[in-house]
Amino acid sequence: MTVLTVENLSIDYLVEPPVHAVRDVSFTLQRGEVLGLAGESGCGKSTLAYGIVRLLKPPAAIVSGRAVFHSRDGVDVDWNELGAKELRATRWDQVSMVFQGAMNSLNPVISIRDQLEDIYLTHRPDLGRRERRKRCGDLLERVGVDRARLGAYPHELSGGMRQRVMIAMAMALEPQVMIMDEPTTALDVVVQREILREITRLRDELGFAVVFITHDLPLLLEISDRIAVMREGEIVELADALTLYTDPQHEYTKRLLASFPSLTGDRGSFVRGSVDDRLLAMDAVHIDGSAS
Ligand SMILES: Nc1ncnc2c1ncn2[C@@H]1O[C@H](COP(=O)(O)OP(=O)(O)OP(=O)(O)O)[C@@H](O)[C@H]1O
Repeated sequence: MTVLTVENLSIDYLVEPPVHAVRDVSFTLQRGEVLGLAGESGCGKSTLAYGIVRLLKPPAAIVSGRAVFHSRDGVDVDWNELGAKELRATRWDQVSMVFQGAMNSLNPVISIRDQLEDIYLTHRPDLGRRERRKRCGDLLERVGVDRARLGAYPHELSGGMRQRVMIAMAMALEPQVMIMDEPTTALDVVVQREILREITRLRDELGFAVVFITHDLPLLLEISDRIAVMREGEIVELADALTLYTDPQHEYTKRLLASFPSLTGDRGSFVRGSVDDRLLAMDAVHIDGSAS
């Protein structure tokens, strides 16, 4: 049940000298899976994410390879072959993105309701006004924000709430894949935790797949089904989270794991800090492998 196939994707920045930011990257994403993409700053994670959804701007250029989206009804869509108009029309229906600091891209002079409604007006023009408004409220509640805040303007919401609104927007069209590039990095740890919990809950409820990008490997170990480790533009290791943690194969993965001292304590201390005992317990079971 593959939803996305990335095949031999290479992306350069055509500057002098050229930067080979993504080198021959291949992986598949399964329906409903959380795939973590880890690696240090500058290894090419964001370039890869933008490349997948064809949002790269010059001097970046895809020099080879492709990303193919497999729709539920069995149609394969190679995004490289779509024109700009087709791409705009289908992109957010199939795959949506949440970026670090996305919360700052809300329009400050437009209410949350109008910004959410705008998505439906553009992509679901046949929806009646009442249904549209209902969906906006439902959407907000899904990400843990009271629908009473629909009339608020961005500056009236906290950073965490604004980032939740961005996640709500990314979910509005019920995409099958969400690409999240450091979606919680700008937030404090408690809010970060709450949002991550929300994302995994929504994933369970709605069944979308997630590519979750961060340099924070412990966080990925906590939320991912599989993890790809990226280094200097290449994926050097891809394994399920438990295997990657207990039996890393690549020297770089080993070094990356060793650079997080809290990971080397007793089983269970695997999850940094502790915010939610229930989550800790679940993760301990998960890492133990005793849950299905
Ligand atoms: N506009 C650009 N022109 C030239 N080189 C660029 C440009 N943008 C990024 N790069 C280079 O491409 C490489 C990959 O950058 P990218 O931002 O994708 O990495 P990253 O892993 O997402 O880093 P971070 O976690 O810091 O965002 C880096 O070497 C970076 O310097």
